[in-house]
Amino acid sequence: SFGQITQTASFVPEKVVTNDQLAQIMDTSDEWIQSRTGIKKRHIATTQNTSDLCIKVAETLLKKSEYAAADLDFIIVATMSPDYNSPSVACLVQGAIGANHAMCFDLSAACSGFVYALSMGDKMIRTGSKKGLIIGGEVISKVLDWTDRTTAVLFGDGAGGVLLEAAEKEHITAENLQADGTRAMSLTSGFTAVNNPYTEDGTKQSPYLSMEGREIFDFAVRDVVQQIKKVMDEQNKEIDYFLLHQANARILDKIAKKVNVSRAKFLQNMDSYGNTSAASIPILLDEAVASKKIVLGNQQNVILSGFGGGLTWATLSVVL
Ligand SMILES: O=C(O)C1CCN(c2ccc(-c3cc(CO)ccc3Cl)cn2)CC1
Repeated sequence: SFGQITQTASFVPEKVVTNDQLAQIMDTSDEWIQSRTGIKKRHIATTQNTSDLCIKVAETLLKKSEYAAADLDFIIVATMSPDYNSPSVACLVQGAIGANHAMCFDLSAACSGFVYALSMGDKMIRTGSKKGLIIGGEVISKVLDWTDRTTAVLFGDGAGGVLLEAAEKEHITAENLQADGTRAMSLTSGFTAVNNPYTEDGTKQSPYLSMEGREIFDFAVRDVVQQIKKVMDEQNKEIDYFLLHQANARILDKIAKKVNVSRAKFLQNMDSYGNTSAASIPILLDEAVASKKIVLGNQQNVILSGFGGGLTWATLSVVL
């Protein structure tokens, strides 16, 4: 069997923070943020942690399907902002919905996480599993340095996911998952220092998100374009929509130009959510399904592409 996406869902915390509201607590402006990133507002958690957002997504996926939680074989959560290192967010979701037959783990690949996790879920089904949840969820707001206007304005909180089920035909028809650890320090978050009665003075890195914006921007436009082109050449079929990580609208402009595809095919919603890291692609997919741009089961060809910390970048060609 092969993995097929049969349901989508998403959930964002209720509180909306506009660019103007950010301008009241730090030295920035709506004009700067919108012109440089395309972001107008973002949802920020006030009480809910990453597992709470992911549980909402899991509950909606089950409600939309005809399955009970006990029918699920696996739950994979892609996140760079888990509630705990252990237990995994996936286990917290499993316990909350009662999916007692599901194996569970979190996957850490930053903004490529959902694409990596979808590929791993497909492997689970190709080797005998029947159905599972693939969720991208983040409360990035808790790892941000809110005194750093160059990063605090870019991100938002949210979760999205899919139900992946066994199908006769192949739906993930091409993939390319890459990483480059030599550029790992360009985008870091959540450092925990060695500390015990025997430690000597070591490097004290910030636990907050830190990003070399220019380097990541250039990486996205160069390496990601190369990967998308490679997958497109392998597929050699008309792509209906490109669902890329929602980091920055200017980057989508540049990538669309470089792969020589109409910008209209590059779906976009960072205007309303900011950069939700591993959640950005599944939220975008769920909105495309809700607006009927995408109809599951209609054989539409999409490219999913995530890129970010690690550095990681991953592209799948999917028939929906
Ligand atoms: O125009 C400017 O001065 C700045 C220039 C720098 N910008 C950036 C740079 C990188 C990212 C980014 C972040 C992640 C992390 O999820 C992943 C992928 C990307 Cl491409 C987002 N924005 C903002 C506007």
